[in-house]
Amino acid sequence: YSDTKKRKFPENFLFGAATSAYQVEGGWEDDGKGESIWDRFAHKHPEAIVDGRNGDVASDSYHNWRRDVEMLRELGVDFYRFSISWPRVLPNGFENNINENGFKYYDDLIDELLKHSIQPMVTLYHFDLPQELQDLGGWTNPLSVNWFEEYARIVFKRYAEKVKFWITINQPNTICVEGYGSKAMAPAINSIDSAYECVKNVMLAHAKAYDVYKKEFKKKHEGNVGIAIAVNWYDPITNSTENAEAVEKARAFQLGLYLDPIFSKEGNFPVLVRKIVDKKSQEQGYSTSRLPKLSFQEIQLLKGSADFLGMNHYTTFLVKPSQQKYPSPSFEDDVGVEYSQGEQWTKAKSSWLRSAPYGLYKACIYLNLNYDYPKIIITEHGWSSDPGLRDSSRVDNLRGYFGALLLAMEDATQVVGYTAWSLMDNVEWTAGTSERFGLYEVDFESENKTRKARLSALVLKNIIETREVNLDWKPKNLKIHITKNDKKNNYKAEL
Ligand SMILES: CCCCCCCCCCCCC/C=C/[C@@H](O)[C@@H](N)CO[C@@H]1O[C@H](CO)[C@@H](O)[C@H](O)[C@H]1O
Repeated sequence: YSDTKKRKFPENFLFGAATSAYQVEGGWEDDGKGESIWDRFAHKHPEAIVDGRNGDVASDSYHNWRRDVEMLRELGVDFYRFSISWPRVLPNGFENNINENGFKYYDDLIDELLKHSIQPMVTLYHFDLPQELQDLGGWTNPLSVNWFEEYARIVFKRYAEKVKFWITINQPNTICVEGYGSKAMAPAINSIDSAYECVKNVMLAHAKAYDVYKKEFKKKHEGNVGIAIAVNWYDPITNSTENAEAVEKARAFQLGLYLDPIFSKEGNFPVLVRKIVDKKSQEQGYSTSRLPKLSFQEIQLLKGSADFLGMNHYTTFLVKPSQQKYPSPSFEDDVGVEYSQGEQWTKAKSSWLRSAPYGLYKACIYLNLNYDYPKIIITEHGWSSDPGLRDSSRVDNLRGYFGALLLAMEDATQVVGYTAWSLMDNVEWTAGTSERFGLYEVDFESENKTRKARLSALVLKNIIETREVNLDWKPKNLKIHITKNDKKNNYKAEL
């Protein structure tokens, strides 16, 4: 990707931008919305949110959705990935209590998108479980699989006619390892046993929803259903045997645990993960493994349960065996590795984020070789910065990763679309608004949460229009306008 060959995105390649409900909507208790686990967590632990700005108002997309669609038109994207807030539409999580007022928000948003030929790509679950379901154990309750299935069916029924791209669940690893295995994300349960229960249930919930769509909606509506998985790249810090073994474990626990059940030939959780957790559980005095087993039927249900892989890719980690003793039992202890990042890689605002475009290329090749060239949509990639419109670090990051992506596509990776995270600045979970991910800056102090295009928005627009990455291109100023784009009329939902 650092050679001088000019590569172009094909005309049918889809570009989009993404957000999620809790991070942008606000209106946390408007019009009958129920409480989510993030509402509860942020209200109970305000000290956990870096700058105190939580999702109560966020970017106020609940009121600013028309402006959001205008921004998407300015960018010239083909699709908008957003999530539906489960507690906004089913306030207590269950199918017997549907909040029509909540649905109205998404009716309007979807209609406005379609009016302007922008395809909605809907995520059913992006971290904001109804609190009432959490009170019943949340994702550790095996019934959560049925709760999600019922919720998914209701949403499919309502929007199957209009929505052709669906993502069931965003980042099971974040939901389970960070939300149940640590205190980093809501519901902050901090128990490794519950984290693995969560992994099993979340994966099955995805597979059930996929199955519902396939059996009840696919024939008539011909949409595509996938799952978004965090596929950052893991490389050995040096090429020693110990580091090679360490990286194999990191990949098995961070990637394989979520990819293998759906995309591998054998199905099931990776053998290496099962072996390690089974053995450690025994040593720790458990009578059964902390990693729940999948039955034959469950393995079959999961296998192949995605029309595409939603790849969320941000960065690369360098891996070596852990030099320290982690608390036991814990996820860190199970994996037994340490992570770092290249000192020379440009640093973003987020502590975990550095720019290493080669990692995207390698991750793609890894997916091709291990999962037989799956259809991929990059469902998230982005960069965090300080506030400010001249975000040259985001521009460099975007161009660098596009270079790597184009090379991966030349080398047969089946990537059909790219989604920028994020359309606009939003609540970055516990980081509040201290880390800005937006192509558009949001003035959180202003009453209307005014949005302004950053330099990166103009650069992305130019790439979408020209289909190529021109490192020398600069806009005359930061004004952005809607350009008529007839190409979008040729849009096809088939992958
Ligand atoms: C100085 C050395 C640093 C080493 C760092 C330690 C490494 C620990 C390894 C695991 C840490 C994982 C951190 C990565 C997380 C991202 O994959 C994750 N945040 C992506 O989530 C999506 O990203 C958006 C931006 O964070 C977020 O807003 C969106 O909602 C998520 O879907």
